Amino acid sequence: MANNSSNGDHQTPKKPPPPPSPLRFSKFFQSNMRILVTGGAGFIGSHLVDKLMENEKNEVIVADNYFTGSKDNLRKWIGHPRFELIRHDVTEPLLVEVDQIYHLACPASPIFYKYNPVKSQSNMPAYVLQQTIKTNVIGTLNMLGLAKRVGARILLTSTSEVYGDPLVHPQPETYWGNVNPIGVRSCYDEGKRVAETLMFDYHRQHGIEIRIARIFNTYGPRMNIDDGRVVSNFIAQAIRGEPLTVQAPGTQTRSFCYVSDMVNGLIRLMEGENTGPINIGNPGEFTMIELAETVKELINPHVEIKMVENTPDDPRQRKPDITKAKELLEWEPKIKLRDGLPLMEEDFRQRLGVPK
Ligand SMILES: NC(=O)c1ccc[n+]([C@@H]2O[C@H](COP(=O)([O-])OP(=O)(O)OC[C@H]3O[C@@H](n4cnc5c(N)ncnc54)[C@H](O)[C@@H]3O)[C@@H](O)[C@H]2O)c1
Ligand SMILES: O=c1ccn([C@@H]2O[C@H](COP(=O)(O)OP(=O)(O)O[C@H]3OC[C@@H](O)[C@H](O)[C@H]3O)[C@@H](O)[C@H]2O)c(=O)[nH]1
Repeated sequence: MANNSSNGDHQTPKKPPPPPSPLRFSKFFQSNMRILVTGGAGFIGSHLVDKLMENEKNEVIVADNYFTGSKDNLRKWIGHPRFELIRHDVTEPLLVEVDQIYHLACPASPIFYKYNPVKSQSNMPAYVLQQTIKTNVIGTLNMLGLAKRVGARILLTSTSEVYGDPLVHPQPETYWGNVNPIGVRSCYDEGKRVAETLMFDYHRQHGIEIRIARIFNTYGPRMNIDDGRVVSNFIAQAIRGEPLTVQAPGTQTRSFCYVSDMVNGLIRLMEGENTGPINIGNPGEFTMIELAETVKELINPHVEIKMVENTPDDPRQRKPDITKAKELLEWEPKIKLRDGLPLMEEDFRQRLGVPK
């Protein structure tokens, strides 16, 4: 319930949650759980849809503007009677009747989220006029408005980037972060921080049932091949026989979670009684040089590792403290990096047309 929050007294809501939609009690009501997944055509979203669709009691609606996602990721569900796909930008209001909302819509790769931080003045087609801050702020407001209107529970996929360039290591949820508010990454990390604020304000003021996941770097099949994120870059480079581009100094660390573990964690959080924020990630921590060496060893021992220039404000270290996820969700990741990379390699080889 909304008042069973995990983060202290200040989160106690003023009001009970709004009543569920009257449609649920209409003669047409079916016992199914109707679930909206925003950003469901993307990498994590499409794996989440696969898992939700396994349960025959679930009806899934995906709303996506296809900025970084693709219908191809959902092709096996298109035409299924329990599945609907809507081309929709979450910066516009959405009127649907649902019981749960997984709100993922937001470009996640730094090259995409820095592409159009506010609003492009160019005459590019609408789908590339990406608006990272608007997606995070107005998009989250719209989805909270929807949750309020229909009495749905809403889960936000926040990010480890809310910790910025962290001075506490590993990062527990109680750490408030070290974020540059005026840097090139701010549209994303400050955007997500505001989205978290909105979630808690709606929870306190309107009694909305909220869940916040702070996701740490996640990898797996279906990542965009030219996504720019480190794991997809290294795997594509190794398969193409190109040098692996380690951005200097290469000693910066990340902790990588395989996507099926992530999806299980998100569903646990949605179904459980804790608002979060809860870190969901794999605590196995690697420097970028170690990651490049592992990819080289597993995928192509002949490729070179090349040091290239980094981008501003790159966090120097990141590793989740997942004590809360273990205790409150009884969740922890199962797939080690060395086991997950080959699963991703298979998918990338198929899409690149380069057999082993
Ligand atoms: N993958 C990670 O490592 C990671 C880490 C932390 C947080 N997250 C969060 O998880 C979520 C999913 O990330 P992902 O890796 O699957 O990214 P992704 O880019 O593959 O997916 C994002 C999806 O959202 C859609 N989208 C973007 N803006 C939209 C808008 N305004 N309206 C409707 N749809 C829109 C895109 O088209 C895409 O399908 C994001 O919210 C991201 O911030 C991801
Ligand atoms: O080719 C590359 C790409 C990236 N890198 C390095 O790899 C590290 C990770 O970079 P990524 O772009 O994959 O991802 P980041 O950790 O910077 O950001 C990610 O964090 C969590 C999520 O919210 C997002 O998915 C994304 O913003 C950085 O230190 C970067 O400098 C390389 O060494 N080589």
